[in-house]
This record gives sequence, C-alpha cells and structure tokens, in this order.
Amino acid sequence: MFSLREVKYKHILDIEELNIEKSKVTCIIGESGSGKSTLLRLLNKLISCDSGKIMYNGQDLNSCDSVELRRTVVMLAQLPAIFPGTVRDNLLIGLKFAEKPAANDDKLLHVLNMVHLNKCLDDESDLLSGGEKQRLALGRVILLDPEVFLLDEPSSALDEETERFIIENLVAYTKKTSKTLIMVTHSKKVAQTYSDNTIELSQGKVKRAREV
Ligand SMILES: Nc1ncnc2c1ncn2[C@@H]1O[C@H](COP(=O)(O)OP(=O)(O)OP(=O)(O)O)[C@@H](O)[C@H]1O
Repeated sequence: MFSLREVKYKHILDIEELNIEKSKVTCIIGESGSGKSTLLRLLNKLISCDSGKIMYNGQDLNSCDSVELRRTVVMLAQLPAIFPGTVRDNLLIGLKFAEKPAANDDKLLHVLNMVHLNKCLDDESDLLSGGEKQRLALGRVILLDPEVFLLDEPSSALDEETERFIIENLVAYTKKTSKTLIMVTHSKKVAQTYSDNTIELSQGKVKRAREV
C-alpha cells in the first residue's frame, strides 16, 4: 500500500526501504524522538520528503491531491483537537469537514461504545478528561470510515484495561472491514499482541521491520 525508497526528511528521517501492507495492522515503535510521528505525517502528506519516493497504491504521493488523499487516509494526531460544543458536535464535525453525510444518534452511540466512552451525546466536550477527549477524537476518525487509519499513540492517556478494550475493538473492526491500520505505540506489548507487522525506528532509521 505504502512503499518508501531512500526517503529523507531533514535530519529526522532517513529510510532506505520500507513497505507497509494493505489490510494489515502495522505498529510503529521506537524511542522518543526517533521519528515515528514524522513518518505518519509524511504518509498523510502533511509534510513532504526532501528526497526519495513514497508510493501510495502505486501512485507517487507527490502527484496525489492532498485533499483527496486525506479522504481515504485519515490521521489522528497525538494531541487531537477538541472543538467547543457537545460530544455529538465533536463527532459530527469530522464528517462535516469531509463533506460526508451526517450520522444519526444510533450510529454515534455505537461509535462511543466502540471507543468505550460512556458519555451522553449532549455532554459538553470541554468537561471531558484528557483520556476521554482522546477517545472522542478517535471516535470522530472511526466515523469517517477511511481506508487507512494513521493513529499516533491513540491510547497513550488510557489505563491498560481501557487501552486493551479499545485496541481490540479497533483491530477487530479494521480486520472485518479490510482496512489498513498504521499505529504508533509506546507499548511493545500492544505491538506484539495486535500487529501483523512492526516497524521499529531508531534515530530516524528503520532498525527493524518484521512480521510478528
Ligand atoms: N518540523 C520539525 N523541524 C525540526 N525538527 C523537528 C520537526 N518535527 C519534529 N522534529 C524533531 O524530529 C525528531 C523526531 O520527532 P517525532 O515527533 O517524529 O518523534 P517521535 O518518535 O514521534 O517522538 P515521541 O515518541 O516523543 O512522540 C525530534 O527530535 C523532534 O524534535
């Protein structure tokens, strides 16, 4: 799905060769500052590499329209934005930005259940805890129903049990729908348990890329 050849970005990333498979769960691990978030941002075309080539489904990412790309490849940042308004507003705003039809309350409640967020749709989002806001933003991304999820530490603010519940739901959903999940995680345990492939970065280079 994604293939990278001799990709360099500033002093931060220097990747000789890397392939990320379609319809698989790929975890990106590595020490803090190793370039994990930068790699996700390259794949979402939020930044462009200085040299080398990134292909997406056989097409050079440079020649992909960024807006079109982000309709199918959706990124959840490490510190996602929460907008003023209710839980419902925050779930629906992604669909609105993407010019997709709004979802009904049943669908919104189903997504809240998936991300283990036990809140009412009319609750004010600025009263949520950090971990709850993180799950709300994840729900917003799930509603967009992209082909590729790029998730930057989606469970960093969660306790182990909630993390397990959410990642299990997410992996089951992406497997069932043949979506591609690319997820940065600080947890080797999450990578070992749930990923089909793991990419380990160290100082901007691929230290290891393997099937688990
Ligand atoms: N636009 C930029 N310009 C210069 N340096 C940057 C830029 N963005 C990130 N960096 C630096 O690049 C390195 C890699 O950053 P990145 O956020 O990709 O790391 P990470 O592996 O995701 O780290 P963490 O696990 O702490 O989130 C860091 O040293 C960071 O300070």
